Amino acid sequence: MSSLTEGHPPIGIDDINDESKHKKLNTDVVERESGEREMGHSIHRSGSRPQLDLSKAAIQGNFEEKDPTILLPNQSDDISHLALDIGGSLIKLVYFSRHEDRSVNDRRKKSIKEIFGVSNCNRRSYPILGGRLHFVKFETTKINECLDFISSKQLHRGGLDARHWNSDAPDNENAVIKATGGGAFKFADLFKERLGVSIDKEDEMGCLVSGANFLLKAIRHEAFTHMEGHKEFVQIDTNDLFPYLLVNIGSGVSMIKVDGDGKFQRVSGTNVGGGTYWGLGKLLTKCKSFDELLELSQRGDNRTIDMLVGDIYGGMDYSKIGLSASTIASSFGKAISENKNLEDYRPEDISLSLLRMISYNIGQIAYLNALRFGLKRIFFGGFFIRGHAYTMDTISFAIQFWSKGDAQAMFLRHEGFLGALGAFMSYEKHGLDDLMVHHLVERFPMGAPYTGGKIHGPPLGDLNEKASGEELVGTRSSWISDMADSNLSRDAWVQYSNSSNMLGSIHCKLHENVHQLASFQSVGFKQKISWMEKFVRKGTEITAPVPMAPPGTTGLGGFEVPSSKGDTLRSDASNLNVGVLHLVPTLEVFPLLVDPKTYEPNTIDLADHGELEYWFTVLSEHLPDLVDKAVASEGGTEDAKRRGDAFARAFSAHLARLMEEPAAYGKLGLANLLELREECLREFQFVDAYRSIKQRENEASLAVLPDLLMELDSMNEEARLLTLIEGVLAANIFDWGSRACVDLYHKGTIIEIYRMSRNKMQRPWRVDDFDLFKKKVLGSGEKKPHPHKRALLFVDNAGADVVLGMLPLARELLRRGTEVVLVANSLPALNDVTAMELPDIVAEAAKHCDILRRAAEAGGLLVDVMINAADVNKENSSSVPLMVVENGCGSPCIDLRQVSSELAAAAKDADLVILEGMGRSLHTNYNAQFKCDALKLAMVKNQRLAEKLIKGNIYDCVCRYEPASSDLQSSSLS
Ligand SMILES: CC(C)(COP(=O)(O)O)[C@@H](O)C(=O)NCCC(=O)O
Ligand SMILES: [Mn+2]
Repeated sequence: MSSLTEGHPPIGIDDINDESKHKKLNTDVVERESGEREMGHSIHRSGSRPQLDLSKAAIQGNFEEKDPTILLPNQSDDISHLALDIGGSLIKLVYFSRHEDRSVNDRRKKSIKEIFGVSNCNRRSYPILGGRLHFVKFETTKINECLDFISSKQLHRGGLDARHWNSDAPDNENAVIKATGGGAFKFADLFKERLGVSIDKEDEMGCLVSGANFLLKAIRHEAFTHMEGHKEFVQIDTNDLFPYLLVNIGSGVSMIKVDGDGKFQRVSGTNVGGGTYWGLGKLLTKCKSFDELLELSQRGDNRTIDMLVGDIYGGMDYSKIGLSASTIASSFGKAISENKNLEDYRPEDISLSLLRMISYNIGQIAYLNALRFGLKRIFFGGFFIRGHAYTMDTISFAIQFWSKGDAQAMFLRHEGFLGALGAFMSYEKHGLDDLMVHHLVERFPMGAPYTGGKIHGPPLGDLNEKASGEELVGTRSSWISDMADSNLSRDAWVQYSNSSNMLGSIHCKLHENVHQLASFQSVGFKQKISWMEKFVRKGTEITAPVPMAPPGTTGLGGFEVPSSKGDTLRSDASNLNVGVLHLVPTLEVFPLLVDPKTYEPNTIDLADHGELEYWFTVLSEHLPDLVDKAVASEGGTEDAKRRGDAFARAFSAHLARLMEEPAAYGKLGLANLLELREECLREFQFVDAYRSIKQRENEASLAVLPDLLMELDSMNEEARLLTLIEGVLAANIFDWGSRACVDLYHKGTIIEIYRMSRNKMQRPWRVDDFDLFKKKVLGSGEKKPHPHKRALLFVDNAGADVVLGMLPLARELLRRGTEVVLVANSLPALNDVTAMELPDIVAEAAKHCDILRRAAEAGGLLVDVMINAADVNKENSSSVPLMVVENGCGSPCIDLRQVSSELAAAAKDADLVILEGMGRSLHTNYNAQFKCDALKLAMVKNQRLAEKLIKGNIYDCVCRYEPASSDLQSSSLS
């Protein structure tokens, strides 16, 4: 039993055993978290994103300049993009940056829009603007650095990033920034003086509430429980959110009953709060900081000072009223009877006793208020909590104790930013009220120093610092503080240093870089360096031995924590857990999911530590090869090598961080890890690591395609369908993400491997629903079924996989009268084919095949030979079209809760979904249920997954067919 019981809350409430007074408090479905996803890169998501009004755009100044200023005279949106919460200790900033739109004039997209009637992607057709919400903190004592930061990014100028887009925009004399917190009053003059802006003060409590409402409605895994060091995300049904109790523990405590947006009432509070803990703690322990006091408590034993029930009852429980011997009867009560002075007590014990006294008291009052108003949920936030695992555990324990397990305390990942977010929400035109969960994707960039840490530091030169690749270096002191503030812990780096076998060589290279870069450091302010260099240098510097618990900080480990309190307690979690929120208003939920609410994309649960360790090892081992490919894809230049090293460090550090705390970035599944890797590559400007491999394999496969089509055409339809499915499964072997497959590629040419793989296709496959699928497509006996109206084929890898596998299958469906939509990635991921690449591949294939040619023309894919997609559609009205849509993803897996609007539009008339490949049909979506017929096809290229998922072996195949639920009903009736 947890030793937390040693710290049972005090007795003293009469109705402690009165069950009737304990309403059941529910938390909704509790799950372990999954990460979020996004399309961080503007390039390919651009088309499905609102656009700036570029009409009459003109370059200003020197055309030769690298990033010249562009004037957008017709850009009229007035998006306010900075709000502040200025507290006594920390300043919290929330700011919005707009995506730079780099949409290419993609003709495929035009025809898709015409065919599916997808609204023209004009930004004004969406209620909100695509962009990013950034969360940044500064210490209030360093307010000048905060002002520098705002000024360098021109965040106070409102509207667009004026400096970047419209440097001619006059400084707005009447500019106003929304702010809350005491500092909004205290520093108003300073803001006016330094930035020329007025502060519009917003009510603190109102801000807290609207911040919390926004987060709980818009972010999937925002709320979590925290018990004995274990974090679990709670899925809140947004339709059933209100009413709830928000307990804000600052210096004092406010308890707010929230009934809706803008509807709230402070129902209670207590003057015994965070200030009491810190104030009394300071007097009693001589601690210098709040964090130090908390740290002490983690090593404390409150039994030396608290009077327990057992102390009164001779070590016995007081079982008659249900109190165990370990329950605290009286906080600090032992001090009365013992003949000791303050110095005779350990500061650690005093701190723990105090923490428990105050947390339990708050927990008790909160719970009683929840009972009083019949509230189902209690969320805790405020400075006192700020992500400290140990504090959360203590509060959770109190709530559990008082509610007898009926209620659970819940916490919010962004709780430190409630006020700032609320202030942001108070601008009139933000449009965030319309935001839905599927519009938001959270990313955890590595190179950007301002991503939610306890940040202060040098000003960056540009909102798009990474895109433009340059930033200003601040003073040496701020540089050093910045170093400690990336969204990675130092320990994560140290773990990486100790664990990675690549590290030796990387270190050497990095040390060379550091010497080269040393001059930057001495040059100091205003020297321009790239953020990447800074990152590389940062990574290197912190591989030097660092103390496990640097003095004066909360530290990340190295404490002797009583085992009963859980040994994975982190006291600084929230500082590292807040990423950048990408607002992508064009994302939609895939309309063919039976139940989006219960849909869980990940098949593998990384909450299982064994799984976590296995997949982390697989990904770490794959890293050297991936770095080689990535560097080669950028021409093997010195710059590419340096970026490759930095990428390896960054990704390994993410892994180390997640190994330490799997839920650090939200709920974690394998899909999230695989996507994180792709995102990390993009962050280090590797656009397409497998580009040349994909090209080579496409060419080789296209060369043999005519022979394959001839072979297929010589078969009867039954044999042909089987051969086609075999072909898809066999060609799925071309997967550069699988260690085993990559080893195979050294042993033969593409075509040799493909032939070998096809020859091995023996039924029954490990999962084999082929006969069912065949019956649906070909019918049985005389009865010929209606063809499917439209099939969505989620394609996987480039090369043989798509050319010799999925395209011939598409051709068969087209020939049977089914419209085919090839659904491909928006962004490159491993060797997956992208939606941008597919039209060329189809055009090449169409040269050898009339069916494909006519269908591709009808689908607007052979754009070179047509003038207007609508005309072509009329001409080819006899042909069913073959189309290509992007899925909105840049990962080997797919989360169907967030797909592109063109895919969602294409899905509306679809009655067949075919998911291909391990990533899309096994790692994710293996258990997904669709409203229409669904076929999941993959070769399992990993021994462990084969054993776990299908009780088989590596290279076994899956052909899983699930008819639409209505079909299931009719067949069971017949
Ligand atoms: C990354 C992948 C999901 C890609 O598979 P695909 O979707 O292309 O079939 C798969 O190769 C994978 O799970 N690889 C990691 C495991 C391994 O190397 O065995
Ligand atoms: Mn793939």
